[in-house]
Amino acid sequence: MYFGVITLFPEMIDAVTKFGVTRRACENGLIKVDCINPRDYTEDKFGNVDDKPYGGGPGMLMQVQPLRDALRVARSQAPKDTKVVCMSPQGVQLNHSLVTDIHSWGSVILIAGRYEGIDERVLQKEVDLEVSVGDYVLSGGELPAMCIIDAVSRMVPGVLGNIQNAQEDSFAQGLLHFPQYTRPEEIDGMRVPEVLMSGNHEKIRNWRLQQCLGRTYERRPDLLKNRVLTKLERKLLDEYLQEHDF
Ligand SMILES: NC(=O)c1ccc(N[C@@H]2CC[C@@H](O)C2)nc1
Repeated sequence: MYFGVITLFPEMIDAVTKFGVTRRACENGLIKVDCINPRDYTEDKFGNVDDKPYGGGPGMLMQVQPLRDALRVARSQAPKDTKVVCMSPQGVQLNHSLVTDIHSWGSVILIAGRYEGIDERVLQKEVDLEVSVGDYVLSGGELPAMCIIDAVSRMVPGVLGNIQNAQEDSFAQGLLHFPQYTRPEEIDGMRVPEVLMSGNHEKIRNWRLQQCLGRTYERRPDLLKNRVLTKLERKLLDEYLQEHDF
């Protein structure tokens, strides 16, 4: 998977290329992350990439020319016809389905803006999709871009210990994840649920599915709205709701 990142702060992207499973994925050649800095493509001798907004208003905007030329370089380094995504609060909400789509593209160029935003003509002419990681404003698009790099990289075969992790990821099943425990069996008066130490894999699988369903019902009922429950799932959820006095 190829990621091109247009950013004024390429060092920030070290957070995904120099740590954890994504670092190993870079070292193994499973993913490639290129940073292109618009400041390297400014035409004025002061290296300005921003200017005041027409029509007035607070702050500065990123100008077209440095972004356009940085994108040109990014496209030349990326596979042919790589799509361009701009990180923005005005974008479609990132979710498991969109992460899966971006993974299926095989490559993506991510624009991480700064200041108050970027000139609309860049969006008009260069951007295929605006994507938001949530309804809040950040100082730059780098953190949202790294969310995409991390989430998409986890779908690349070989990046995670075993592919099952990615499939088991909560949203892969459309449900929230079950609670997880590790040693010791008891600490501070809190015990691990007995079923998890029973060695009965069928019971453990059912308990985990029940927890996924119950927690999703309690915390994210919207995720259950369009889900047709199997007979077993319906039974497990009803049991959970009774046990939890719903
Ligand atoms: N919710 C989000 O995904 C998001 C994305 C970008 C962002 N801020 C950048 C800085 C200037 C403009 O390019 C947009 N804030 C929030």
